[in-house]
Amino acid sequence: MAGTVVFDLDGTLADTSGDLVAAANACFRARGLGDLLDPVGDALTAFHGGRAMLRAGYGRMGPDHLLPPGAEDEDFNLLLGHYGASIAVHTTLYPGVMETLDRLAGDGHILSICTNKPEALAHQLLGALGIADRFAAMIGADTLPVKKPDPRHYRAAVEQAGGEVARSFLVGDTETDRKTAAAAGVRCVLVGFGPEGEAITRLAPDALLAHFDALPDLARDWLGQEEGGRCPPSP
Ligand SMILES: O=C(O)COP(=O)(O)O
Ligand SMILES: [Mg+2]
Repeated sequence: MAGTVVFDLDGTLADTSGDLVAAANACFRARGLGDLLDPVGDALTAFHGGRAMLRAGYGRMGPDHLLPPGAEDEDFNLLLGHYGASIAVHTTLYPGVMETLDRLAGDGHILSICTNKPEALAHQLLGALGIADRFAAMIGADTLPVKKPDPRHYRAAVEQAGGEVARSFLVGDTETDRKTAAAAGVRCVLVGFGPEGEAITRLAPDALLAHFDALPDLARDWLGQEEGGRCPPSP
C-alpha cells in the first residue's frame, strides 16, 4: 500500500490571497464602502476563508456600522460569485510545487487534497493552475456534511484517493489544518513561507516546510518509498 500525502489548497499549494481579497473588496464596494482589505497585509485573513475576510473588513467599519440582517450570507454568496469569475488572476503556485508533485508521484505516493474551499471552486482553481490531474481525490468544504477540522473530511480525502489513513500525513498552513491532523491522528507539516513565516511553529507542527523541495525527503521518512511505483488511479 502506497503512502498518501494530503494537501490543503489555499495558502499551501497556491497563494490565492490576491484573488480572494479582490472578491471580498468587490462586496465592500457594492455596499459603498470601498476596498476595506489589502491584498498583502490581509493575506493571512484571506487564507482563513471568505467569511473571515468579510468579518475583518466590516470589523474595520467600527462598532456603529450596522449591516442589514442576513448581510453576511448575502455577501458570502456574492463573494463566491466574484471569486469564481476571477479565480486565477493573481493566484500562483508556490515555488517548487510542480516539481515536488512530480517527485512525490515518482516515489509512488498517492496525492490528495483536503480543502475548505467549496468543491466546485477548488476544481476550477486546480484546473486553472494546471494541476487537477495530479491528485487522485479532492474533498472540498461542501463535498461532505462535515469539513476540516473534522477528521472525517481528512479521512475521506485519503480513502477516496485509495490510501490508508495510518500511512498518510497532511501538508497545510493554518490552525484548522493542525487541528485536523491531530483529530485524525496523523502527522502535520505546516508551510513556513506563508504570511506568518516561521512563527507558524507556534502551532507545534511535526515539521516546518521552508520550501517544497524538502517535502519528498520528508515523505520518504514518514511514509517510506514504493518500489518504482506510481500513484494508483483514482477509485
Ligand atoms: O477557503 C478556505 O476556507 C480555506 O481553504 P483551504 O482549506 O484550502 O486553505
Ligand atoms: Mg489553507
